[in-house]
Formats: sequence, structure tokens, C-alpha cells
Amino acid sequence: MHEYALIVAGGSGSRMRSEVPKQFLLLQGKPVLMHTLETFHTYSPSVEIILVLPENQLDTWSKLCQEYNFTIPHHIQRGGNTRFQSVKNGLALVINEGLVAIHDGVRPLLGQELLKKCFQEAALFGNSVAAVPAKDSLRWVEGYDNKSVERKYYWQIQTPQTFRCSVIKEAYKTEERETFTDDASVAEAAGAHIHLTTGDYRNIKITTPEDLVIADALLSKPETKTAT
Ligand SMILES: Nc1ccn([C@@H]2O[C@H](COP(=O)(O)OP(=O)(O)OP(=O)(O)O)[C@@H](O)[C@H]2O)c(=O)n1
Ligand SMILES: C[C@](O)(CO)[C@H](O)COP(=O)(O)O
Repeated sequence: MHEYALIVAGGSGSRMRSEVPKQFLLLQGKPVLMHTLETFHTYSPSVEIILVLPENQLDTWSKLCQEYNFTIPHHIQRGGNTRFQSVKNGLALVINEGLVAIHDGVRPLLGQELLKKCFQEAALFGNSVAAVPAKDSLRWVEGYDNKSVERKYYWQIQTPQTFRCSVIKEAYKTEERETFTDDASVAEAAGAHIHLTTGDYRNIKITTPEDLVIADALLSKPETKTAT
């Protein structure tokens, strides 16, 4: 079955508050995004990689590829104003039937075991969405009101989120889903039952400055990128 990796890196990284968009910040001596693409290429050189970038950063990426002699083959697509639009633009390059793993470019610590499991479970169940049980106690909050909720019912959603190509392409046709922050929500709104695949606490999303420090520390442990 044909396998795609749709890596979305079309955001501006406003919460990181760095001059350079966070997907290009250096992690262990190379841009965050290169770690992410390498993970998919290591999983299988035949995975077709589609990389979505901010329209105004295409040159930056091209220069970085030259500077770091980065030769992993990939298609490039322009991002949109929201994650939804960036995924939708990327899906336009998904031509064949098969599976597409949609992954945040800023989750560079995805391990090989989890990635393999995501493709396998998506093939079995129709989709696979990586998720981990919440660790902290949780409260529902709205303005001044707040109340405790039962933690056992809450999981934190990660990527990869892997789907049959035709199913997710169809789900992304409905523009009213633009505010959804992940692909599982888009697929669910289109009627899919979501299959959760147990993720990895190390598969963090680089969102705020301390995440880069945590990612660096995790990558310093040789086993970090493999165990799930
Ligand atoms: N218009 C957008 C917004 C987000 N993303 C991607 O979606 C992933 C998860 O989003 P997030 O961490 O929120 O990234 P940003 O939108 O860049 O960050 P922020 O919300 O802090 O601005 C990132 O890889 C990001 O580049 C995207 O491709 N296109
Ligand atoms: C897709 C995602 O990473 C799953 O946790 C998340 O929903 C992205 O959300 P953000 O608002 O773009 O950070």
C-alpha cells in the first residue's frame, strides 16, 4: 500500500516568540524540521514526503537544505493561514490511494516504533491517531468558573494522525471545519470513528521556549528516538 507523510510546517510559531520560525530552530546542530523528515525517511525511503511550508519561508528552507546538504527527497507545498488550510493544501498533492500520516513538523522526537505502529494500526482500523493519557489532574475552566474532571477520561492528542487517503481528502473538503486544530476532529466530523494508538510522552510538540530545552535533553539519550 502506498504510504505518504504529510508534514505540516506552515505555521509562524507565535508562542515560541523567536526571530526564526520554530521549525527552523537548531536542535542538536540541525533544524528541527530536518529531524522530522529524517524520521520518515528512516522508517522507509519509499514513503512519499510532502512538506508544507509558510509561503514566505520557501527560500529559507531551500537555503537550509543547501547549507546542511539535506538530500531526502520531498515535495514542497505552500501553507495556509490555519493548520486546516495547510493540511488541505498538502492533501492536494496526495494523488494515489493508500495511507497518509499527517504529522506536525515541530514534533521531531517521533520514534520509529510509534511511526510503524501508526501505519500498521491505520491499515487495520482505517485510521490511527497517536495519543497519551493525561498525567496531571485536570479542571474544566470557563472564566471564573472551574471544576474538577475525571482524568481517566482524557487523553492528549499527538501526531502522526494516519488515514486512508480518500477518506481524509473528502473530510477536508468541508471548509466549516477550518477551526479544528487536528485531523482527528476533521475526520470525526465527517463520520469516522477514531482509533487511538498509544503514543509516546517523548513525542512532544515544540510550542514554547522550554520545549526546545526538553527536546534537546531527550535527544541526548540514545534510546529516545526508538522506544515507544
Ligand atoms: N497555518 C498553519 C499553522 C500551523 N501549521 C503547523 O501545524 C503544526 C502544529 O501547530 P503549532 O504548534 O500551533 O504551530 P504554529 O501555528 O506555528 O505555532 P503558534 O500557534 O504558536 O503560532 C506546526 O508544525 C505548524 O507549523 C501549519 O502547517 N500551518
Ligand atoms: C495536531 C496537534 O498537534 C495535536 O495535539 C494539535 O492539535 C495542534 O494544535 P495547535 O493549536 O496547532 O498547537
